Amino acid sequence: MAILTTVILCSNSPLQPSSRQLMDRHPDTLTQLARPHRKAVLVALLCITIAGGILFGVLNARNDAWFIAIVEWAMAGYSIALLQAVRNTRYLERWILAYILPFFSAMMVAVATPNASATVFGWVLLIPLVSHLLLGRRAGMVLSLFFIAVATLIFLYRFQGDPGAMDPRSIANMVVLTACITVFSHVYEVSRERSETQLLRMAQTDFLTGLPNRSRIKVFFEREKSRATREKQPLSLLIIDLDHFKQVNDRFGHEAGDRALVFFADLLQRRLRSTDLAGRLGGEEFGVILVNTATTAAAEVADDLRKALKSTGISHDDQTIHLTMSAGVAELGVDGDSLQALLAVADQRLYQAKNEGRDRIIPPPPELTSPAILSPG
Ligand SMILES: Nc1nc2c(ncn2[C@@H]2O[C@H](COP(=O)(O)OP(=O)(O)OP(=O)(O)O)[C@@H](O)[C@H]2O)c(=O)[nH]1
Repeated sequence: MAILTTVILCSNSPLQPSSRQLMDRHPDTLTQLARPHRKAVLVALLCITIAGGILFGVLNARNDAWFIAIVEWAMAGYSIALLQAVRNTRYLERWILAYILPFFSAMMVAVATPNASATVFGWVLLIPLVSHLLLGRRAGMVLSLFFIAVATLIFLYRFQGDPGAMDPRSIANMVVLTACITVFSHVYEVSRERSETQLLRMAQTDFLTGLPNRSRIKVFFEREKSRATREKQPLSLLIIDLDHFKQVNDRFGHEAGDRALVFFADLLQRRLRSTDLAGRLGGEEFGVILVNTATTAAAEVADDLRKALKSTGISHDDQTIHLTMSAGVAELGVDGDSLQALLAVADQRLYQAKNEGRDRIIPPPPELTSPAILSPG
């Protein structure tokens, strides 16, 4: 049972794919999205277990099946306590296991009881459904297969000499029914998870440019900040703003402005490393997180982007749009420890770049880091 619990808890723990994959399918975020729905299912199951435990306990007590009656009343009492615990918990997954493992174990005790009727095995059909709804597709499948295997062994042991119960048609009915419910529960969970992943991706992506938006930048920053702190590596942030963008809209039209924004987004994606992240903060303002990069190198990356943008014209109808950009640079630990602090400092430097004539990059002042003020050229 301990090994099974470990498998279930591990299947909920974060995976280790590349940073871009992490943005697409952040496991913690998916678990959080599933939480309200899992909590509702758990509360419903607890209420059913309380009512069912009391009722079946009374029925079994009337038939002198005191052992099963006591197990059922105990499950009802335990479920009342769990119902209180899950109301405001931050550890829903633990309470789900605290319910599901004793609940399924009690079910195994019930089917193994010598004088219990064969119809009690019908309850085993609940296992794949409840496991998938409460634990998701992977852990749900592991738990389902384990308890279905145990129930099968109990059935074979109890009814090995009973020709009625061992009739191939009865066995085939049970096997097909159990397989159907297991497969349907699994397919339902897989498609639910896919829809949530897609919704999550849409909610974290800028509609026009396809770049990550602020919310995805924040998730990426928190993850990379933990990594940078752990591995003692630098991390820098750029805020880039296109210069005089209003004039682009005014002169060439809003559609051309949109095309220019998409062009710049493509330029960012082409020129940055796959481990870095470029996102759109809003309007004509972009944020870039450069991993394992200190200020001086970050200012050089920004200046390469500045030169690349300046040297490329964007064709629109018969005309060419020329763009320049200004940027402010900030470094984790040097300018602040939170995304909010780094954005504020980088924004001040961007403002300085605009005031000093635009088309330039402003890194932190030399007393904070090595000198690297990069101006037009
Ligand atoms: N086409 C287009 N324009 C946008 C979009 N978002 C913001 N803008 C425009 O970007 C312009 C930003 O103008 P300002 O904030 O005055 O800045 P600016 O003209 O770039 O001047 P500086 O930043 O001071 O160099 C506004 O005209 C906005 O309408 C968008 O999604 N598409």
